[in-house]
Amino acid sequence: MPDHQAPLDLLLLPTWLVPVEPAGVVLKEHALGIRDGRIALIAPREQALRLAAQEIRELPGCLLTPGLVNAHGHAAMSLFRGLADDLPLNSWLHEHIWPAEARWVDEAFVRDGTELAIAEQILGGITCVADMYFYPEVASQVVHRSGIRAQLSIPVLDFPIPGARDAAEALRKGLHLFDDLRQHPRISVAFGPHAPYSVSDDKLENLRMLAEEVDAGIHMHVHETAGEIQQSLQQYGERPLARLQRLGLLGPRFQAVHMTQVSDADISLLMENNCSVIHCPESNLKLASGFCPVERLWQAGVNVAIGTDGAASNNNLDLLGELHTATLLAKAVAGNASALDAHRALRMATLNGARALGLDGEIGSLEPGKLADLVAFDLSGLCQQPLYDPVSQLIYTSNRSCVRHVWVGGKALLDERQLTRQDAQQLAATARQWGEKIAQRHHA
Ligand SMILES: CSC[C@H]1O[C@@H](n2cnc3c(O)ncnc32)[C@H](O)[C@@H]1O
Ligand SMILES: [Zn+2]
Repeated sequence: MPDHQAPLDLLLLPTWLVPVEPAGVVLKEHALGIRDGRIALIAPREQALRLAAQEIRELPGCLLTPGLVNAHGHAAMSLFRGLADDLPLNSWLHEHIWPAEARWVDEAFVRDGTELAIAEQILGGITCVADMYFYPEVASQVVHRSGIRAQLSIPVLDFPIPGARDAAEALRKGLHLFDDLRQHPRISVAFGPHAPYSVSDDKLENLRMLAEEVDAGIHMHVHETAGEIQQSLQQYGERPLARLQRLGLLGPRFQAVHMTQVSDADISLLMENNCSVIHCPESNLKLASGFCPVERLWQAGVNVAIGTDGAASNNNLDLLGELHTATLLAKAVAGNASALDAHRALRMATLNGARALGLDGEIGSLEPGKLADLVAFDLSGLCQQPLYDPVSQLIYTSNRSCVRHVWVGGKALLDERQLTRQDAQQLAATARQWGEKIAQRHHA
């Protein structure tokens, strides 16, 4: 039993606090208390100051929100940032990225690339990532050390991949990882079939059975381009989402990444099966893949989360920037300036992301009892004045340089803009070394 009379470990005193749930609420001059890694209370400042606390932190001019959830990425691809720009998905993937992965991706690549990506994401206020890449066992060690929260997907494709000779080996190794991490407080393991066009029916059926058995999420690129739909219609006589439904993959643990091609029947399937959609606007724009109709999905009741995708198609892991793009794009796509307002955008990057990963009981909003995954944004800068609504200011005016503090489970990962567990200079130097090595071969 937690001792409710024990002093708080930490009392945070921001100017504004946005709990996300209830929706649209902005609390001014409120405090948030943390005990044993969880939110112990949210109360008016003066009232909270009467309580004993081991540490009190004034956060003047700061907005405190739940930590951001990057619901789709390929962390280690940070080392391929800028390697193949200005290309459509097909040639980007087949002619550049897959050959580069076959040449360069090994355990060291995944370790260094994942570490770099995690540092970038903590600097941007991200406290939880859904990562889908090769050698997830190596990524899990980096995540463990870094203090961030993560869902790691077991990669499955029809052909050999770095770290597994075939899908059977990938699944076998993945299930070991699942067992090893079953009790981990911050890491969960999901299945990551790459895409409908790269994984055959028998493998999807096998994977569905395993996911059901261990109650794991399924994270997959789906309906990324119009070409994907055409190919599926030719090959299977049905749209990819309908095929996944026939194979039994759709359900509340299904995370459909991209969804730029959406028919009314697709929306019904997503709704009936309570699936989540992960919107990746900047990757979709850069690869000219298409536009996810966020407002239509939202109004239909589909849970929409947001992700950056990898740094080779974005080219940053800046979720605040992603939200800015997402709001503007949603308005243009819907032809409606009220589409995806700032408060809903923040919800998309917090509670909806948590729900997609099956974590909404633990993170995604500031509520007593939930884990203390938090971010403090400094909104006191000249470019953010005057300030009428801190959430409007965060989404429409700010960028990631305003991230000042980040906590995961009550532990500080960013303190006064400094990483507490990683050496930024060392990470940059290692990334530069990889870049030099890769560039030499790439341009030879
Ligand atoms: C097994 S998942 C990793 C696999 O996915 C590739 N990838 C990265 N971004 C995308 C994207 O937007 N669409 C399709 N595939 C993508 C990555 O390079 C890895 O090969
Ligand atoms: Zn992706």
